Amino acid sequence: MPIALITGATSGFGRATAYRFAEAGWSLILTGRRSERLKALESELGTKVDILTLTLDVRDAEAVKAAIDGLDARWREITCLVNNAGLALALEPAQRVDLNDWHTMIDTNITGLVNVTHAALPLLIATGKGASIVNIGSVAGSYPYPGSHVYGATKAFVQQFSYNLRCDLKGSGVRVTDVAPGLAETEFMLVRSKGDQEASKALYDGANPLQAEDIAAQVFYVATLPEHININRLEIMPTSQSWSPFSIERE
Ligand SMILES: NC(=O)C1=CN([C@@H]2O[C@H](COP(=O)(O)OP(=O)(O)OC[C@H]3O[C@@H](n4cnc5c(N)ncnc54)[C@H](OP(=O)(O)O)[C@@H]3O)[C@@H](O)[C@H]2O)C=CC1
Ligand SMILES: O=CCS(=O)(=O)O
Repeated sequence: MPIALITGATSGFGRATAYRFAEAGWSLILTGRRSERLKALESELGTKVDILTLTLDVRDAEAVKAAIDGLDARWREITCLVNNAGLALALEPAQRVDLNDWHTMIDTNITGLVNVTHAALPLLIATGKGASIVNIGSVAGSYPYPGSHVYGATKAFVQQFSYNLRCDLKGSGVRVTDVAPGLAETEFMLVRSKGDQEASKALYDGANPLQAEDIAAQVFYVATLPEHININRLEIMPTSQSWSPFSIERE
């Protein structure tokens, strides 16, 4: 069975993606920082498919490299890397944000994604045709909105890094896709608001947002297309979400 390596599998898109791939019988390497959640996933899915869990902070380049380099032969033929671990922090305008929040987003969404990609690339290239990297970007990487500041900028990086990887991987058979969701109901807003359940509820209430399973289905679709097809970018919004007019400050 093919193997998928999914970062941030303990919640939201990553968790739903683990379920989607397991449904199709894939073997799974699941990572996240919360080991108790990884253990729970292992017992939920381990009866159906082979699971390897790695408790890992993607920001720690050495730990990421050691974990991936240390995979034994059974787990090295990775067919799909889903670079999903990430977060937004802060809802305030740029001028009021704690600098640590900006650093955490950059360290996770950019450095973390780059750490995992760098460590896994040799394995994906060895797998060759049919292999894929699915990077979870965001509509925030393409469209500005107040309070998006560094978060949106990290996701713009994800988009451009995905495109640039495609250039270098030409001829390797490894595909790269930037999957860019819009409003989706996960723990995302709970993390962004630093645990404010009310803020999280208020964002999703009545909006009919995307669900984690909607994105998992798209990730699975992208990764299981015939090997000659590469979707460069897939942008997905709930029907309820669209754009606002330009904002003009008048004298
Ligand atoms: N929900 C949304 O509206 C959208 C989300 N996205 C993106 O989707 C991705 C998944 O988010 P979503 O499922 O919504 O949010 P969740 O908060 O539900 O899940 C985030 C996942 O990322 C993991 N994670 C965060 N930081 C780290 C870290 N330093 N090292 C390892 N794992 C980490 C978390 O695991 P743990 O805490 O156990 O480490 C968790 O499993 C993110 O990249 C996010 O930016 C994109 C567009 C829309
Ligand atoms: O990445 C998350 C989607 S949004 O909240 O920025 O629209």
